[in-house]
Amino acid sequence: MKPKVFVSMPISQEVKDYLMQHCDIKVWEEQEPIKRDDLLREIADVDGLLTSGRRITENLLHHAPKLKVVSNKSVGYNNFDLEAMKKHNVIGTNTPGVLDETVADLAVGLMLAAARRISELDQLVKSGQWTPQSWDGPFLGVDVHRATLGVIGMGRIGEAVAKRARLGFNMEVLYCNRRQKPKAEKELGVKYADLDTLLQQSDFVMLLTPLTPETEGMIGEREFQLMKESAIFINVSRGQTVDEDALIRALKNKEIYAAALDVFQQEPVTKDHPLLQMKNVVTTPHIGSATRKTTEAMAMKAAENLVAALTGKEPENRVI
Ligand SMILES: NC(=O)c1ccc[n+]([C@@H]2O[C@H](COP(=O)([O-])OP(=O)(O)OC[C@H]3O[C@@H](n4cnc5c(N)ncnc54)[C@H](O)[C@@H]3O)[C@@H](O)[C@H]2O)c1
Ligand SMILES: O=C(O)[C@H](O)CO
Repeated sequence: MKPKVFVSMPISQEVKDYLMQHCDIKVWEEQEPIKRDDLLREIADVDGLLTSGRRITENLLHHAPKLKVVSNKSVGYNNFDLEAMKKHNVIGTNTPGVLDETVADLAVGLMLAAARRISELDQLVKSGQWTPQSWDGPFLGVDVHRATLGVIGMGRIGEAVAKRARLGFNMEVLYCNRRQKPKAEKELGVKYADLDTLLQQSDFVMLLTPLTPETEGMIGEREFQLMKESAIFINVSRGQTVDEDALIRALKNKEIYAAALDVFQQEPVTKDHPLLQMKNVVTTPHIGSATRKTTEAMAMKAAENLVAALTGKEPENRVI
């Protein structure tokens, strides 16, 4: 008998066809995310779950006594309660690598948008407020080329961003990471710096670490105070890596110049959130990897990991 699998979000026919060769599948076809109660009901007798970042908690695992594998369609796996999964003997996998270039494109896009005030000025033009001689004063931004970019978390995506910054924009790139990376230094010309030096010297500070107990709230009041008053802060990691109240204060008190955020502490962020009221904050709705081609590659990778684990093979991207 084929293993039973629940897929908690819509997937393409190609990924379904691949999964159906090996598993008996049921797919949540609605665009609206599946509600927790429905998810718990659907996984009651499955062997595998393919999900896009749903929280895997002790409570959820209690509702799925046969569950052997959770395959995440994302590289970040902070949605996994690793202790609980270990206790319940559940394998967890993620989808690294296939999304690096796509996420790096967005990260650079956010940096450009904040520096050149693209969303603010787009709104201005659309609301008929374009005054003559826009290039003489009110619409001025800051240069990205030849500026200094500080990357916190020089992993796969960090390196893809650094490549763009070095080759495309002739930027100086400082990085801070859990370990120094001599190969990246040689090949990309990036320079290692401790966190405080990076914060003090960078024109753009970009956060690209995973969310872990160590990185939770790693950028807070002290870190914003170390940044230049002209600094632009970009977060493409997870909302919880930043103390949002401290970010709001830093922007209000003009301790930094602007911010560009793809991620928030609470997602979706609510309309009345203070960060959304600020002209110098550019936002996107957690769409770093969201292109058609990349989302498809992530889904296929997640499906392959799931099938491998359910058929007794070692999945390529096992994280627990
Ligand atoms: N916004 C999005 O849509 C989106 C898309 C993809 C990934 N992400 C986030 O980006 C993260 C990074 O992805 P990746 O594939 O580059 O991962 P990766 O593991 O290749 O890189 C992460 C890097 O962060 C470093 N790091 C960890 N803790 C650190 C700390 N305390 N200080 C400094 N550096 C630290 C690690 O050494 C590693 O080099 C993901 O975990 C995810 O949270 C977001
Ligand atoms: O970690 C990832 O892959 C992205 O944030 C999508 O969830």
